[in-house]
Amino acid sequence: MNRNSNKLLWVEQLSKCYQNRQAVKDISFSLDEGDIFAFLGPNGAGKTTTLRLLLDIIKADSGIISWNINGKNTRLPSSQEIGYLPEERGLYPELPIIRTLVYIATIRGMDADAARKAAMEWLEKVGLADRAGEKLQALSKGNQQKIQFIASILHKPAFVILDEPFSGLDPINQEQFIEYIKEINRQGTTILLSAHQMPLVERLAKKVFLMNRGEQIFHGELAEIFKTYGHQHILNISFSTEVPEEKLRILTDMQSLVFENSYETKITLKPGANLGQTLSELGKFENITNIKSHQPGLHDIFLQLVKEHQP
Ligand SMILES: Nc1ncnc2c1ncn2[C@@H]1O[C@H](COP(=O)(O)OP(=O)(O)OP(=O)(O)O)[C@@H](O)[C@H]1O
Repeated sequence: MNRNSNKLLWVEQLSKCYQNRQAVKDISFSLDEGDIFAFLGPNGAGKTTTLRLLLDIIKADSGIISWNINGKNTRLPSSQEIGYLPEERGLYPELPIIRTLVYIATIRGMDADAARKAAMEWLEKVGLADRAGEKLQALSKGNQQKIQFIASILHKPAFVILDEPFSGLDPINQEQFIEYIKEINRQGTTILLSAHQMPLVERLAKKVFLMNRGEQIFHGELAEIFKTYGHQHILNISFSTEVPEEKLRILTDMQSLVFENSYETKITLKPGANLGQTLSELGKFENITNIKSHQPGLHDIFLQLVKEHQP
């Protein structure tokens, strides 16, 4: 891997086995300063394990993790330099919100007055300034998550790890979180996040790392993944009566077919397929009630790649 000066983190051939389960197998990736980098993978893929390895919460069996924060090579960044939103949320439920935020920021090197000011600005931004004196446990789950997010970034770390930042949030709060993440990135924080919500990741990340069963499936620019896998047409077809799968096999350019239910099917065409010819072949089916054609989003590409990498 080319270790040029913009690289903030390099990971080479990282592996971790729990008892007899290989949670992470030989993965390599790197982040540049300023990146928004997303870890994607189904449940159990090894995302959280990888994030914990990076933070030295658990030890790798093998591999290299190397950081270069603010021009300084280090094996592990200090708590001032890094922020972490863990998958299992948990601050101090009994303490007033503002006290918790100020306390956490000061142990990460911030002056108490500056921490209080920055905390109030963030609380204002997320619409919780009037609740600053309340106990954390008095807030809803989504609002508690906002506080935990603020706690992870208040000290303006150079690098932040957000494990599942969107989980448990309603669509409005998810949108707001996208804006918060973009904002801290604009202010200079490099971001590594793990998530399941592909449409959100598509709007946020510049680079993605796809993993499944501990293994690397794709690592690179989001634009590259669309260039490589995003050209195929996907047809969602509805029928008024049941159609046996064999009948649809007459479609010359069909690559794969998934029945969503007895009356609806999703057909992925081969790269470079002739859409007109496929539609004309579909003309033989008199029971079609609707056809929608679209090109794959990250969600579709992800499902396809995971399927291709099944053992
Ligand atoms: N402490 C542990 N002891 C034993 N096995 C573990 C432990 N933590 C994780 N695993 C296993 O390692 C694999 C990877 O888990 P991990 O939590 O890293 O996945 P993930 O991609 O973060 O999943 P999710 O999206 O569900 O959070 C899983 O098979 C999991 O059961």
